[in-house]
Amino acid sequence: MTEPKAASLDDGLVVEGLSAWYGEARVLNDVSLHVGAGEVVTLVGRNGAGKTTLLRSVMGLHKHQEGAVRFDGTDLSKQGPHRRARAGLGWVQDDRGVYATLTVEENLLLPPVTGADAWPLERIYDSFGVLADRRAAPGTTLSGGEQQMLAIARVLRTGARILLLDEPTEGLAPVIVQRIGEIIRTVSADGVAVLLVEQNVRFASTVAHRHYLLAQGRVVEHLGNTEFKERREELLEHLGM
Ligand SMILES: Nc1ncnc2c1ncn2[C@@H]1O[C@H](COP(=O)(O)OP(=O)(O)OP(=O)(O)O)[C@@H](O)[C@H]1O
Repeated sequence: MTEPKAASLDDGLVVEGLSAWYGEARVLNDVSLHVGAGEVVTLVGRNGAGKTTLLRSVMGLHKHQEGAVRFDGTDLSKQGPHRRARAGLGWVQDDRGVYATLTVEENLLLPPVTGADAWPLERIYDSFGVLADRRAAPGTTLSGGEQQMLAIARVLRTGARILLLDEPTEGLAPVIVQRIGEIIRTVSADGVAVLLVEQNVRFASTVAHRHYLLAQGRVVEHLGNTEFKERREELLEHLGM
């Protein structure tokens, strides 16, 4: 995987002291992290560790939160999801959010283009051959892998500068997982950042530059990919995965 060029701390996504609650229950506790332009960074942890809540909080979808979220130097902490999307954050939710009654192309064209680096449809279809073949097919007829491709492609078409991916490989066949890995590497080589929630530790180590381990709503380890790979067995055991 290509190493992104060294970035200043104001480049990309900066999260500082983020906490989040469901009612009285605090599920994120003082989380800080950084994802530079073109970097692929994972959030790894057991079920219930707070990974999805962290992505939702970064996107502004989780209301009950405090702390700071900045992107390319712009403070988004008080902004809602639409403003955050316009600032370059691209949310790919875990249920993929594909509209069943719309065709592939209608799904792709639905969200507004917000960034200068938006992928035109031709580029989407060049990179995602399966979507080109199925452009007129309704969302209901897509396989899980095709839905995941569509969800990622739709966010790239908006011109997002960081993809927030929630378990993109879950339940998918190895050949599709491999394709998603290739897409992540292409996107990253293009300078787009990726923050990836991933339970598949093996896959995570093939695409990511760095990893944050989350346990009970806290960052308990921050590892480069070399150390992550060296400690994979120990981490799998520790994570109960
Ligand atoms: N809607 C909700 N209401 C109350 N508590 C919730 C809600 N959603 C999540 N939680 C709790 O918040 C904590 C963090 O959940 P979250 O889904 O962020 O974890 P996760 O690491 O993404 O796990 P998973 O992989 O199982 O989704 C868990 O203890 C979970 O039970």
